[in-house]
Amino acid sequence: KVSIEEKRWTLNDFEIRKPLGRGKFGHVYLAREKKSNHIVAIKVLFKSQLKQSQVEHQLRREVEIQSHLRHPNILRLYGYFYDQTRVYLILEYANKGELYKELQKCKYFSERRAATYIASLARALIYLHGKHVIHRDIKPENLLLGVQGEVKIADFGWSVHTFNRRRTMCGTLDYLPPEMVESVEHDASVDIWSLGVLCFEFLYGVPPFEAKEHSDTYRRIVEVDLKFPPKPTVSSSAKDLISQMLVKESSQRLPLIKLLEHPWIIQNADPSG
Ligand SMILES: COc1ccc(C(=O)Nc2ccccc2)cc1NC(=O)CCSCc1cnc2[nH]ccc2c1
Repeated sequence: KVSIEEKRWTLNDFEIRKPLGRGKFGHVYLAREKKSNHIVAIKVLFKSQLKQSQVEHQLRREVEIQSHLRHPNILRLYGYFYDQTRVYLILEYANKGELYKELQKCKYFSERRAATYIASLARALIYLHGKHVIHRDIKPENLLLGVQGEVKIADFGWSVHTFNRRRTMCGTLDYLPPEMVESVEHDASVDIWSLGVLCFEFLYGVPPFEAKEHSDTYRRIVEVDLKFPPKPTVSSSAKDLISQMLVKESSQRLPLIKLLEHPWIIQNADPSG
């Protein structure tokens, strides 16, 4: 029995069901693999666009890396195929949808829900760092929810952003750590910073350094102008964790393995993720 990873796929192995994310992910469709009835997401990339953005090699490299990644909190890339004009990525389908929509609906998450997501993402990042993969864009827009409501890092490849430059330009700065805003070299600790920003946004419903103008956000980030709004539902233990992650000196940020032992995570995160 050939698994979904090895087979040489063609489009007529799949029944296209409906568009997903309304063009948010480019052209992504819900599809069913006809023989196994396996539900997947198929992302369609135009070769012309890949050529014009010079990302063909980046895509090949990324597909190579991602086809070996196996983690419950990382969206699977099962494989790819292509025809004359397009490349098709066969991706895992996360059937509880987009986390940012959930956050918009609830305004903010309970400490238990936030801690469960943060712990799962920390484990996924530890796994990725172990494979020398960093800077996963872990803002809410790039997180999906699996069948048990588990969070999945779903948007790989900064190249997806360079794909439509406009989005990179007006994309939010909110998640960038000081060293990236000041564009000095960065290492895996950028992900600790972004996870701290995410934890704040899960609990307060807004990112910590939000401001009207990009220049103000920029300044608030580099000065680490971290202020916790008065909110009784957020414990001092949560604020302690966030304060240990949003540290300007990247080497001083709380290591992800230490995050998993922090009292707020121990007391609030659901161990099953
Ligand atoms: C592992 O994931 C990815 C791997 C690679 C790429 C990619 O495009 N790489 C690239 C492109 C061009 C040049 C170089 C590299 C994108 C993704 N991921 C997404 O695009 C978001 C989920 S799309 C699927 C999906 C699933 N489950 C859902 N549930 C609701 C909506 C939804 C949407």
